[in-house]
Amino acid sequence: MAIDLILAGCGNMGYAMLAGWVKAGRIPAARVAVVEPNESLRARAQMLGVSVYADAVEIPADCQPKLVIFAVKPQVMKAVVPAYQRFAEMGAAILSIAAGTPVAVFESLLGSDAAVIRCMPNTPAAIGKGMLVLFSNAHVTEDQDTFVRDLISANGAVATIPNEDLMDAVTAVSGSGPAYIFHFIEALTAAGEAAGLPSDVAKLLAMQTVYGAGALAADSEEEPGKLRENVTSPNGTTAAALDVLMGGDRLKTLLVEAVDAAKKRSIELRD
Ligand SMILES: NC(=O)C1=CN([C@@H]2O[C@H](COP(=O)(O)OP(=O)(O)OC[C@H]3O[C@@H](n4cnc5c(N)ncnc54)[C@H](OP(=O)(O)O)[C@@H]3O)[C@@H](O)[C@H]2O)C=CC1
Ligand SMILES: O=C(O)[C@@H]1CCC=N1
Repeated sequence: MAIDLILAGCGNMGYAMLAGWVKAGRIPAARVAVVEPNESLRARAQMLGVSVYADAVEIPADCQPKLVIFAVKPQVMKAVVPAYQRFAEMGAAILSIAAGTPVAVFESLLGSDAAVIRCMPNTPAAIGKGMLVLFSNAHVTEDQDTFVRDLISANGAVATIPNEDLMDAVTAVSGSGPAYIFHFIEALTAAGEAAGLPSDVAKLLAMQTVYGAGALAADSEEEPGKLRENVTSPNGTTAAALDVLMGGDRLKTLLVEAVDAAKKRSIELRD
């Protein structure tokens, strides 16, 4: 069967997205080729029913994909991309999920008229709860845009940014963001233990509270600030805790610093 999509790199993020598409039936597995040098990751991808290759040179000569997706680390991107030039010349759209690497890098490696899309996903994409943010160059056609959106909407919510420079901030908020929340769960678990709870109970309470609060915030028409007030009885327990977190804008200041550090690192990864 013909191949519509080549995925170069099937590690944490590439696999999370691929599993989402195949499980949601957005693309038949038989129409996907994965290139991944790591043998065990190749075997994991193969379990989904896709064709797998250890190197781009092994891709059959008659392959005419609609889309080539790069899900390799930004540090190796420039070395990986040239092997896929023939697909860009055939008119395949190019999509990169890498932090940092600008559209201009793909244009310089593949041709200035290449149709290039940047997409910043996050790992909840594996269960259809991801955030995926797109930026495309002017060569991406409506059909290519529709194909990509149909595919990645299986991974979660899709948004578009009008200016590529915003991608560093996007990466710092939603791309890296799940790690902040996982750390929050770890920290709340540790705080529960310090308050006397058995560790399995502390972990369950922390996890379910983050899950429930996130779902309520997403579901509710109320602003997060109003939802916070709804929990906070005057002079009650929540107010006592929020005095610690919000006093001197403590948590907010910390997050501004953390997001700024991630954004700066994303800008460094442009080179
Ligand atoms: N993890 C995340 O939450 C997110 C990641 N991203 C972006 O996704 C990209 C991938 O990140 P992540 O999945 O975490 O990284 P991983 O290291 O888990 O996955 C990348 C995979 O690409 C493989 N690879 C290396 N060279 C080639 C090649 N020439 N052809 C095909 N595959 C190759 C690597 O193999 P080997 O290890 O053997 O080199 C590795 O298995 C990065 O650019 C990152 O910025 C974006 C948003 C979120
Ligand atoms: O940590 C990173 O660089 C990648 C990009 C966003 C999430 N993970």
